[in-house]
Amino acid sequence: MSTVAFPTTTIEGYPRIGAQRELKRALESYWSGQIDADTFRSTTRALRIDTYNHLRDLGLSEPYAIPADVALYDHVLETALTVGLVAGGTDLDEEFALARGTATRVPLEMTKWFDTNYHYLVPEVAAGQEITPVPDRIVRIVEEAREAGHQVRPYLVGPVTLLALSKPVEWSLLPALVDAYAQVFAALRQAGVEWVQVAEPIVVADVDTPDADIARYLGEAWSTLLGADARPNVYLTTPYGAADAALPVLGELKPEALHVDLSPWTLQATPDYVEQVRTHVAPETHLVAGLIDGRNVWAADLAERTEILTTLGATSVTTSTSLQHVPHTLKAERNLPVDVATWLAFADEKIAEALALSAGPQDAEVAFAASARVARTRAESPLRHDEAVAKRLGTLPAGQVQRQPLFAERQQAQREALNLPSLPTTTIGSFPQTPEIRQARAAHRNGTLSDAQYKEALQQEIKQVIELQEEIGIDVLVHGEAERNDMVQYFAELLDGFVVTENGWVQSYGSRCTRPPIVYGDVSRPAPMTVEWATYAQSLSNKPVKGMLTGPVTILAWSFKRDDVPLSVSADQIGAALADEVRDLEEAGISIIQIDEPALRELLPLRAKDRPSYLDWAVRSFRLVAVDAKPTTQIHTHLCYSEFGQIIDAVAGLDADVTSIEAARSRMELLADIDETFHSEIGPGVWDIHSPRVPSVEEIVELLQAALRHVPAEHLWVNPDCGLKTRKYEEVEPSLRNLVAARDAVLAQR
Ligand code: MET
Ligand SMILES: [Zn+2]
Repeated sequence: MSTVAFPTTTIEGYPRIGAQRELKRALESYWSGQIDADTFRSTTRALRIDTYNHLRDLGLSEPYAIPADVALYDHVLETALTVGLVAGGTDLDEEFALARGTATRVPLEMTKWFDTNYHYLVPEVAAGQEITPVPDRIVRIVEEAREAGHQVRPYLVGPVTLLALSKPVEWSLLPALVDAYAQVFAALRQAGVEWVQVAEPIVVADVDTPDADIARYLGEAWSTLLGADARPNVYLTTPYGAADAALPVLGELKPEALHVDLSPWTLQATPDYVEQVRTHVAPETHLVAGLIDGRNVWAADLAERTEILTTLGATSVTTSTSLQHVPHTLKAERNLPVDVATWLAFADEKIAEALALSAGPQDAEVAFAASARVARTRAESPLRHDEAVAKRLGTLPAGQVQRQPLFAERQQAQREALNLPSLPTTTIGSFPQTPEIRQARAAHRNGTLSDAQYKEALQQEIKQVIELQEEIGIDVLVHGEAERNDMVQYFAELLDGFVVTENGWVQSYGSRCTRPPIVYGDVSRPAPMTVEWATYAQSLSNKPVKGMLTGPVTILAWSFKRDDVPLSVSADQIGAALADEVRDLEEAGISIIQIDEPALRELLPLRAKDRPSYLDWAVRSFRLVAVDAKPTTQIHTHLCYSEFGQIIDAVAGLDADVTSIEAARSRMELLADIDETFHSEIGPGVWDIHSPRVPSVEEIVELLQAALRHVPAEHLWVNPDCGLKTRKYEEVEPSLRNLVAARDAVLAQR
């Protein structure tokens, strides 16, 4: 092992997508054949080197201060390929085939990374499988950095976390996997690497494997790995929460350096965590204090953070998590309201905060003074409070709310009012966002397209989408959501209490990015948000057109949240605002309203003890939206992006009339969790829209037959997994035709 000290200031990871979304563009150009593999490789190499240079210029200049968390698509897939848990070698196309599928292959499943809005690819494993590491994947990253003058710290997801996140969870693979990590470590050492960063965030979450077993696997894996001579120093990290039960184990293992997440968020959930860390981390282990919040955008209170640093006696400062969850820099924002802007810190500003914290109040006097000023002005600002909102919320009943009449009676009323065929077909809301729509939006934004012209362009689009659905024979239509840049941002722009950024892109998965809005104060709805588009679409058809809303939990989950009130307060406020929209849609003659909650699972606390109270307020905020809806108004909800088995009772508790839910990638697995308590009608997705593959009629028929083994035909809907906005019409048209044909085939067999 080496003697190079751990840097005094570092970060856990930096946004990989590029300040100008260079990675997104490179990936999409490569996938569409506009650039070849060599150009793709040189472009992405240049992005990595530019990022290292940028980070050094920001002040991360010590050796190993810069983490090389540089996966092209996903860091879990990257580690799985490197250690050989997933076979793929160094082949670019194989990597992308695993991530996205091909005409003949289904991609790996994708799901949420801890309680963030980032999605990782789930390694598919099998007992007794081969595990052949490919150390070259990581060694070449280190070497290319070195050639450019940087000693970067390579990054891997740890073996226990990797297996716990794989499918199925196959602990018998652990010894072979640990051996593979040992080989990768040896290769890094051979390449002259002094520090490697290995993340074991599984210790902050309660998973199916009991805590005691996780602790045992950690002990086994890491005593072997740390026992080897030929390895770099190990920096073991525990982002996304408090390690709780695993902390004593990690402490005893004595890695050379240990990271703990000390974000305000984590310390709120586990107030004695600082004390736990003091007790369990051995003096031989270099403690690295994750004091700068890696996943929210509020500027740190440096004085308050310094107290924790001093209490711990730690000498290295880092972020609580990778900065991949926040935008690059505030410098790219010109339109944020000035007050709110001063309260914020994005990735680059957080690096400055970490450096100031390391330097201390004497050496970083100016930064500490500025931080104190921000803390005071924000605390005193009237912008955060809205008396009218407080009053309205005060009139709502406490506890759970219940729509009347109950489902059975509503179902009857809706059957009579809507008169839909058996196994009704529908889509989830969005249709392809074509280059024309994007151009129109851009032109409208920069003023070259007038409001009237923009409206005209959108109406044109809606008309085409309605005509296409009529022609294909879909039963419940959608307007296509052409007016929405994003299902959360669109609402955030129209609600008070939010600000939106111009350039605050954050990677969601692969090349997909979102621009999360920021909730900074009390939320209310100054005017209707969706009524105009829904009524226009409905005027074009005799079939029902669904009104489309994003639910309160999802709006909150995909935004940066307030840290000055409980999440439940913002959720109630958004729920009340959306209830006004439901009333306006009903008044405009819309009979079906969908309230999307794809993120219900995402905010689920990582610790089981915190879950019931979360689910209570989350379900309440959804119910607030629909509580006064007419019995004949059919309320749909939609969930996707993860497995809902664990929270299926809460999904049932939403009390929607129809629930559409992602199911195609996992081949209808979730239906096993559905029992009589799940009373709503249900549309398990039969087309995986994350992949460009067109599903065949036979394949959809098979999925529908599988669904019918769990769901009575009178309750089953036929729909894709999610909206179609990322797909192309070439894929959408044949897929929807196949979907309708499959439904017809299933009906004909009955
Ligand atoms: N209505 C939305 C859409 O169709 C739902 C998306 S869920 C991520 O795009
Ligand atoms: Zn969805």
